[in-house]
Amino acid sequence: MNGTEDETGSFLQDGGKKKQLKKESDVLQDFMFLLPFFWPKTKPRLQFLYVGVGLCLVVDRVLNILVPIQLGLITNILSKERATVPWKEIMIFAALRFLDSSGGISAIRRYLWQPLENFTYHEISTAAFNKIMTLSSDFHDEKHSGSLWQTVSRGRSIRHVVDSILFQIGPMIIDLVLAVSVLYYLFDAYMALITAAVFIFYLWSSSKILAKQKDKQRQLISAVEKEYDVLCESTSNWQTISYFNRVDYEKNHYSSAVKNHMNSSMTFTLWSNFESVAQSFLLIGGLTGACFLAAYQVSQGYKSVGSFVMLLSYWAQLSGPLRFFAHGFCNFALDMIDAEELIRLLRREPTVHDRPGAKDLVLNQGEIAFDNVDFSYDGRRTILKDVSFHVHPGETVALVGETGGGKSTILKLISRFYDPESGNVTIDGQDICSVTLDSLRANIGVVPQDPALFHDTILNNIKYANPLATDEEIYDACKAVSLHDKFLAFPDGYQTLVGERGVKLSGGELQRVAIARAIVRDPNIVLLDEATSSVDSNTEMQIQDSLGRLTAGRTTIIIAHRLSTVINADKIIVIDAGKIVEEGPHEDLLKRKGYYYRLWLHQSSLKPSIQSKTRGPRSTGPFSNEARPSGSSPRVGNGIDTVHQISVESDRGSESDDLDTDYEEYNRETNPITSKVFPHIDKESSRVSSLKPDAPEFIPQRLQRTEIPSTAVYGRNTVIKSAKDSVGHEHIGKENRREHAECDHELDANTQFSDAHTVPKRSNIEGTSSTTRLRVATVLGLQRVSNSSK
Ligand SMILES: Nc1ncnc2c1ncn2[C@@H]1O[C@H](COP(=O)(O)OP(=O)(O)OP(=O)(O)O)[C@@H](O)[C@H]1O
Repeated sequence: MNGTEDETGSFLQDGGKKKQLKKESDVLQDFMFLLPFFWPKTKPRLQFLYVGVGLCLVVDRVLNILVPIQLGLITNILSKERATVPWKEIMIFAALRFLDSSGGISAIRRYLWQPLENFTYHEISTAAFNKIMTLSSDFHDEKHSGSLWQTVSRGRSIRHVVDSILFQIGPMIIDLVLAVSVLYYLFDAYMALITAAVFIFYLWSSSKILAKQKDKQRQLISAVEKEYDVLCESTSNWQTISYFNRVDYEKNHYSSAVKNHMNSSMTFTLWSNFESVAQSFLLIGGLTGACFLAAYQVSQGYKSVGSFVMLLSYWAQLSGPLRFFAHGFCNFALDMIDAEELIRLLRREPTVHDRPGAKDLVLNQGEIAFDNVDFSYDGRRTILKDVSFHVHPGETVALVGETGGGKSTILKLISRFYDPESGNVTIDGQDICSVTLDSLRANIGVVPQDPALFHDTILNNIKYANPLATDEEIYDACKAVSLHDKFLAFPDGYQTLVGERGVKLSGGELQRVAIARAIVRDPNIVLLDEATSSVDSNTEMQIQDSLGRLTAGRTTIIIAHRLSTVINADKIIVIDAGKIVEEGPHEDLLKRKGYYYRLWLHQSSLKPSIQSKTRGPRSTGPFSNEARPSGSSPRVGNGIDTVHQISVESDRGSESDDLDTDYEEYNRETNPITSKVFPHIDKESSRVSSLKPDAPEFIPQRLQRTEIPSTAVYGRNTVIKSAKDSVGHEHIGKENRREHAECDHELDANTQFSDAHTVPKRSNIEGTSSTTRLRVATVLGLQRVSNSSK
């Protein structure tokens, strides 16, 4: 190196060398990291097998020398002037050849090796799986399933690493040293030199080609992963693809991924072939040189013909393994590349784990507290800011607020899917970060926003929550969520396979299965994340009792967008952009006229009662004594009663006047354009169910035509004595419009409390009735449905 001329070049070269060295040391480190997967530390029987394999390898090496020597012997005997048939030598040659063949010592070695390979496969597969299972949410949020499966399956090829070292690289090094020595002994130093030179040059060229191949292998791996990702993404999102009519796009997408894979594969194969050509060329060149030398010595009478034959045989014997040797190196390097991702995965540590000295959670009463909790998923965007609140034992607390505000994140922190960046989450005074994850999660039952099931039977899916649950308990849980009869009506009943992630069940059924799971689990703390958002109003009413039973006496946190479903919560916490902006009971929050009040107004604005200028008699919730399913608990939903919204709205009395006025103002502020330009559209379009404010109202025509029972009790202080339905209309919109004009007279303003339990717990509003036509229509519809379902 011309250091003075080319300082930069020197520096770069040195840098390059360092990089190269670092890479090699990385490979070594990786290999050392993987060693425990190969060595059966606690299994002496398997260790003994390693010894057996080692012995086979030694015998193999010896045979590699003996076979050509024996052939040389036979040739020498035959080349004598009065040659006899060398029976004995031939028999020995045949025996040696047999032992040296794939059916001889190799077969014994393979037999001994198989359990060792299985051991490694088992160790690596389970280590990878266990690691994936123990890694935290941050990993699972980021992971690409297709690539991950590929990583694990490719990484398993690491078991061939030892195979390469033990059966290709190691033996061949011994073979080469022996070959040079034997040839030196049988011929001379020149022959030994030629052989050594060929071998060294062969290995050097292989390593050069291999370096190129590594890059190609990485490209190939990434192309295969890409193909897999597209395959997994497209097949698992088939429905979305179909909805958006993007099947052709996906076909092309996949096709180009496959083409890319094939191109990378071609390039890789090209380099492999180039390696083979170069190596064959070298070997044949070396053999030719050795042959000339040997032939010369034989012709000069220095060596016997047998020596020449032995040389040919020896070269033939060596060239095969020599190729394998190069391949062994190549395979080793490529296997290590394959294993790079797996090693990264295995080295990754979960961000949420049991801390040293973590104790089991001791659950006394189930008090949950957040103290100044800050949280960010990625360290860049703060999701929760200084969140502090207390949930007293047995209380039901509702988290409400704008979507994306951080409500579900709070539940994730309680289940310790993530740890807070600062602040503490405690349960019964114990910081959940210092208790064991198992004991924490064993006490928590979650009904997630988007429940997913295993591709298994309904029964097994519910049993998954509690493997000790009896079939009877599962049936009871399903009865509680109004699914039992439905499941029995399925051709395969509870043995019905639910499809991948439960795709064969409807959204509402899925949610109810999730609730059934929670019931079967019987947890001490219940977290409900929009647990009934996909359930229709009627079913929701039916399962409120079950939710009530699930949450009764247990600390419960419930997330809801429909405020009407949580007005009876002990406390409502309003979250906006990661901060708690208000908290307190429903009425208190309404009185404050703050964020919650506006939210309530907004949702109420979606209800026709507020738009109605003509007020009818007051109505309360549709659960009457008659309408309530038998055996239902009077206070439903542990104070969370979907149907109370009707009661509250209707019971608001004079307050609703304020709300109406406020709504008008609010609507003008929030929707200035629609409220000015399309006042009628604005009001019409916001006509939706009072039970599901976020869903358009739908009152089946047949229900509108049906006679309403003369005395139907809908709530504590409302009795609808006679409610003849209006004439059926062609369209729901039309029906809704007409209801304004038709329903008022059908309601009797003389109301009475028939069921104290359906009154909102904190409703302090008494007195005059105020019921709107559409709400009544809804109530009538619900009543009809529940009557008909009885
Ligand atoms: N795994 C994640 N990684 C990064 N950001 C996330 C992750 N999960 C949620 N977020 C972000 O955190 C914010 C709060 O999400 P979160 O699910 O807690 O909101 P939410 O109030 O429950 O919303 P919604 O009512 O729509 O369910 C959102 O802006 C969301 O984009």
